[in-house]
Amino acid sequence: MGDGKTPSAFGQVRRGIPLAPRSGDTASADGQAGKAQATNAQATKSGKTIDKNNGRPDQRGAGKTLGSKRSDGKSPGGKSPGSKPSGGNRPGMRNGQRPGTKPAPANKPQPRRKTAREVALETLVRVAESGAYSNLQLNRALEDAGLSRPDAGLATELVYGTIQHQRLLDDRLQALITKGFRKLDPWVLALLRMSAYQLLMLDRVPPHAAVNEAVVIAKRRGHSGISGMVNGVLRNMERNLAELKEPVEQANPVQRIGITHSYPDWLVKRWIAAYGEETAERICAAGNERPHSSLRINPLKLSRDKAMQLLADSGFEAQPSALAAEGVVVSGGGNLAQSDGYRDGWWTLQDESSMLVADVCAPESGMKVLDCCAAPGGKTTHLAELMGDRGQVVANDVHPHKQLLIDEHAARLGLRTVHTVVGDAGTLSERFEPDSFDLVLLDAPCSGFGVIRRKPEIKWTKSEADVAAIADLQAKLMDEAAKLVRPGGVLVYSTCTIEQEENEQQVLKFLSSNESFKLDAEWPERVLQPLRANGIVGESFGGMVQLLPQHFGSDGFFIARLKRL
Ligand SMILES: C[S@@+](CC[C@H](N)C(=O)[O-])C[C@H]1O[C@@H](n2cnc3c(N)ncnc32)[C@H](O)[C@@H]1O
Repeated sequence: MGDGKTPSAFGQVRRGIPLAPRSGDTASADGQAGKAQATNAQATKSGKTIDKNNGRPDQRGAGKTLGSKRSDGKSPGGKSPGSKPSGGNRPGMRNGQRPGTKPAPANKPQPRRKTAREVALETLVRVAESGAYSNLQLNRALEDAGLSRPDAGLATELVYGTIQHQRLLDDRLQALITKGFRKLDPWVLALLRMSAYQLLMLDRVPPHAAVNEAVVIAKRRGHSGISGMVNGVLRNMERNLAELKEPVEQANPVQRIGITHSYPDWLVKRWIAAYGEETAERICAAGNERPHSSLRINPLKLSRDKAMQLLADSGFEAQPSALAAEGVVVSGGGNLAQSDGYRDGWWTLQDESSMLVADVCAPESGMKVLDCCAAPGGKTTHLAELMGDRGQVVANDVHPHKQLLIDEHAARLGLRTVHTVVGDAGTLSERFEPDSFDLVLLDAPCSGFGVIRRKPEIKWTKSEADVAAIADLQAKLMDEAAKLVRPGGVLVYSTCTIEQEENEQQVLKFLSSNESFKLDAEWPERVLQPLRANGIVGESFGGMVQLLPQHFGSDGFFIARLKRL
């Protein structure tokens, strides 16, 4: 299979765990050291470690206690830096009692705590069945399950990795399941995908742990036929790992890229047409990377240097953003959303590309600014900060329930010039005086393909028709937003997608029917400098930029600045 030259998605050890703290990287091989021992005892006793296809016992598992050897070389129950003790009770607490809870009556059996893999599986099934966003669904599931930090890290890794690599995993599974793959129950399919992800792509999970845990889950959830099938397929995969990990062999570039990096053909085809084969493949690979954590400093409260010092003192690793002047890239240390600095309004969690939008707007103190699609308020608050909280920033969004998010955000940052309003941006000119704003930002609703690293499921839920429909809406909103820009004022249009129909083509179409606007290439030097240095804009810069996820490791974003003549 393959000539060795074709880029392969295999063998990439995922370095970290999105959402969960970095200390979660020390997750035990199976994520549940104590439970895995029980699991193994159960599995070997019931004979389920027998490879049904060959009819021979699994020698690797025999006589060993699964999960007794951790991928980090520590013994189970060993404490990783920054993690809470995984075992042992505090004084006065019963076995299994969680801090802050009443001891259970001695005779009442405690409900079994879910394992990391069970939490991941339930999340995957919910995302597939309800179309819910994986990040929201996972956060909820993690809160409910009360997993340890390492186990929360493993569950997070499994959810994101399985959705990100779904097409490749299906391709490999279908080589082993010749009939009925598409008719599998959603939970069985999700379990097989999640286990295949561990076998094929997670070097730190021993294959026998991945297989045995899957069989235990299948037994708990289904009848013996299902657990037998899961056992058979996964042991077959385990035996043929070397061959199954070989690069995808496909003459057709759309399918080769699509299967290797797990994207639908229609999307790969569009990106090849827009960017060429090589760049399209880089986009696809970058979309499967773990996103950076970054925050935007509130310059009204502290300097970036001071913030980095405070972050370092609290155990975070903080680096200045290469892209955004107020940005800091952060790793380690814990949950930034629960940091004192966040609560006290010193910083806001925001992607670096997203920070560029307000920088391109370059608002001045005292200006009258309109943010047409403002929730949850990331760019609104950035604009107010850049204006020194002097002037007026009107933050409009169509969803009433999101108004509070913007208000809370502004209050947390100590901003008094943000005024929130609710309404359709398609009716702006009915609600505001035409020609009345110095600056109008339209951060438009979009297909979101620039943020695929954070919401991988959109690869599978969005369609080409969705792109066309959202492009139509954007065109209407842009026409409406333009009516409110005063002569000599500025209109900034941005999206977090990389679809040209929603970006460059959208702007060119707008300009062709709005002669009073022209592209404005006079961007602040601090924005242009890193873009130039990295070859993203050149001598002929015309006032629009398309950031791709591989450029700075930040979200894919499009920004255009237009001036009303
Ligand atoms: C890309 S998000 C905006 C993100 C925001 N600018 C920020 O930085 O936090 C697009 C927003 O547009 C809003 N939206 C969608 N359709 C809209 C419409 N017709 N009028 C106004 N807002 C709309 C959505 O509620 C969503 O919050």
